[in-house]
Amino acid sequence: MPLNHLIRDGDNPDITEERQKATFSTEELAIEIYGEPLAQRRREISAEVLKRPELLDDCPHVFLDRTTKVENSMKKTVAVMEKGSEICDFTSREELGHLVCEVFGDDGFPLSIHFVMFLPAIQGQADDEQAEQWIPRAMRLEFIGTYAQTELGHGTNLRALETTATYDKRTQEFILHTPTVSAYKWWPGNLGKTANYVIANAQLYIDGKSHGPHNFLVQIRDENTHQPMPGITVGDIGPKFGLNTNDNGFLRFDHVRIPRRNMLMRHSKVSADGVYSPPVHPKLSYGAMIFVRATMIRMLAHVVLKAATIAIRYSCVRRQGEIKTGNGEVKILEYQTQQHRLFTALARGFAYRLVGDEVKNLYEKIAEEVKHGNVEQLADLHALLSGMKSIVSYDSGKAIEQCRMACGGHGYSHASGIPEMYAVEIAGCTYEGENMVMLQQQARYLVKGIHRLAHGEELSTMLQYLANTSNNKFRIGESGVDLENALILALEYIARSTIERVTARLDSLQNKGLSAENAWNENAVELTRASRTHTRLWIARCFRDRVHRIENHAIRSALTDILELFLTYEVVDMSQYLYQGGYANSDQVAQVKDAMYKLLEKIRPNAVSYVDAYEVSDTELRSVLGRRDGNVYDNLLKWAKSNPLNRTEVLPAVEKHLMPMMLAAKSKL
Ligand SMILES: CCCCC/C=C\C/C=C\C/C=C\C/C=C\C/C=C\CCCCC(=O)SCCNC(=O)CCNC(=O)[C@H](O)C(C)(C)COP(=O)(O)OP(=O)(O)OC[C@H]1O[C@@H](n2cnc3c(N)ncnc32)[C@H](O)[C@@H]1OP(=O)(O)O
Ligand SMILES: Cc1cc2nc3c(=O)[nH]c(=O)nc-3n(C[C@H](O)[C@H](O)[C@H](O)COP(=O)(O)OP(=O)(O)OC[C@H]3O[C@@H](n4cnc5c(N)ncnc54)[C@H](O)[C@@H]3O)c2cc1C
Repeated sequence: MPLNHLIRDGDNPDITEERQKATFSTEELAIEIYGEPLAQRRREISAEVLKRPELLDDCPHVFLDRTTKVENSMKKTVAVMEKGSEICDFTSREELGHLVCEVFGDDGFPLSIHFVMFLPAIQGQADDEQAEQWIPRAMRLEFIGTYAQTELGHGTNLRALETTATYDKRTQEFILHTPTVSAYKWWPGNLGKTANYVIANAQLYIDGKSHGPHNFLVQIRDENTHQPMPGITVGDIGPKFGLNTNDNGFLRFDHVRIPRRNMLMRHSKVSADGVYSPPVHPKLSYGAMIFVRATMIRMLAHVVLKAATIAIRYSCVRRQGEIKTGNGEVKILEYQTQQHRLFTALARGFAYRLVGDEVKNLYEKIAEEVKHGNVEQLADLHALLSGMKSIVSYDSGKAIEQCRMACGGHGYSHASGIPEMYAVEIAGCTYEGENMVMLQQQARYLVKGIHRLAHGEELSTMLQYLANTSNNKFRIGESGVDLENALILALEYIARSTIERVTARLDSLQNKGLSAENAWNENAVELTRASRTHTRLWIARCFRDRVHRIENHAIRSALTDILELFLTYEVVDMSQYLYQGGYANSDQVAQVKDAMYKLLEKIRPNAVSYVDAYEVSDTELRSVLGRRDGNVYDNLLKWAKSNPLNRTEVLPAVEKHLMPMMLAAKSKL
């Protein structure tokens, strides 16, 4: 029997029974996911956090108003900064990231954009002298920064941003100005009440000539009093769908002067006498966005795996209905519909998490090259990340919502933890580039790929499958072709045929005289579909390669089941494309579905162990339904009783309003 280190006394017997059925060691799978030292360090950090009340919530934060949420997160930030280095290695992003998740959960915290965008923007875009001046102070948290790019009137179309930075040669300063209401900066995280510095994206003007958007470091609040600096208007934009612990803000500059050296000058430069030197690539000032797009894949996958943890554990302690009359109520996870909802969410979560590691590594490699002036792979990276952020944010959102619904009524309660997870995760469809826009960024690259192929030019590795025209018939069930290969080839066909079809349509419309822009807009929906199919293929191949590299036999076998479920689900989801061009027939698609249903059965005994192995502590999960011990009902009752509305038997508002009304109604009798 494999070691399952999560079996403990006092747990709900229904969940203990699940853990006893595991065919692999959860500890070994955790090591495969996180790596040997980190898996252990995560557990140690979680245990340390539990010992320190100053890092824990006094009550579920969903019971609190926004002001209290923000205050609590600020208080805990100070505790983390004071004592955090005793708990984790502050130089390790992974350890620090885990500590942040434990202490703050998903809903935001005062330093999120400081660490996720402000610092990376300086690291990537400041020249060496500027980096030396700003990074150590920012790391010591002498000040808190954010990234102020989006405006009230424009978020997507960066070329239309209205904030100006006009160079004044006489004083060697830039003058930051917000010329209209629509030019107010709007949305930057932690801008509302926390940050005292921003990286502001503004149109650079020298001698009346515009040079496009550039990044400038601007102090917006006094370092001692925290009062807005002269010429600055700043505040919080108000409650949102989620992320309400984060003070997203607005900002206006009224002719604010900053020194020339506050423009980030690694790539573009302005000399003292006002001579502009352009960057080696026009989009290098977008570097912080590229960083977040690369990083957010794992963040989003993490949320899916948390939601799957909750819903799968709960589905093993919730009994409702009978499959065979008279045999007693079953765990709801026995229903095939439940397995289909939850195991496919689990498979997407694992796929995105492991592929997210690969994306991060690729990003780091290319970012290093870019830092040294080599921008050869930037277009490939931009296209890949544009597709990845879109597919992963959207499909993760769907998976999380399925997890929530799979918990029935209790999934709708904040006690499940899933509504907040959904609200936070789904923001990823919007931030860092609205999905429809980003899918079209990638589509440009795909269309170019087809044109290059037609001209006999070389294709990047990512696009080489476009040349494989001999892959024109579904080979599922053929001897010598295993399921995985047949499915990957099917995904290649889906992507290739979709991209070819939309490119042919674009070309034909243009040949008939339509402008390139109008032809594009007439095909925009199909272009986003092409982009989707290409990205899903890329994820599938990357996930397959990752699983094939696993050396531990039991773990490779466990993740192969997840991989195959992922592949069958993706193919079934896009099966309509297989019929186009006669690649597959309905019997073959039925074979894929059968394989998928068999995989659900195969995965069922290990379901709890897969999510246990992902090792999210109860502190981080913040979910009554997803508790590791499975003791849900008693704790749901406790949770409801602790709700502030229950502090008094008779609510003062009832006394004040409803009672007089009812008494008056009675007195009229
Ligand atoms: C206590 C201790 C703490 C420790 C902390 C440690 C860890 C932290 C852990 C956890 C964090 C916890 C919580 C955080 C939680 C949630 C929040 C997280 C993050 C939220 C941040 C959100 C921030 C933002 O949203 S910032 C704003 C983002 N804005 C956008 O993305 C705008 C989108 N628009 C664009 O990108 C562009 O305008 C565009 C749509 C791409 C068009 O650009 P344009 O200039 O018009 O270019 P055009 O279309 O003409 O294309 C020309 C050409 O350029 C190519 N191109 C475009 N962009 C790029 C690029 N970036 N790189 C390279 N090339 C690019 C394009 O493809 C074209 O090429 P070609 O001509 O076709 O060849
Ligand atoms: C939670 C959250 C945190 C954020 N944090 C920050 C931050 O820290 N700093 C910051 O600067 N910004 C931040 N933002 C702003 C965010 O980056 C923008 O909201 C995002 O880039 C989308 O831009 P938009 O709001 O202008 O949407 P719009 O562009 O107005 O989109 C509205 C609709 O128009 C469509 N559309 C727009 N242009 C096109 C096009 N060319 N082709 C086809 N369709 C199009 C979109 O697809 C969408 O359906 C944040 C936003 C959120 C929600």
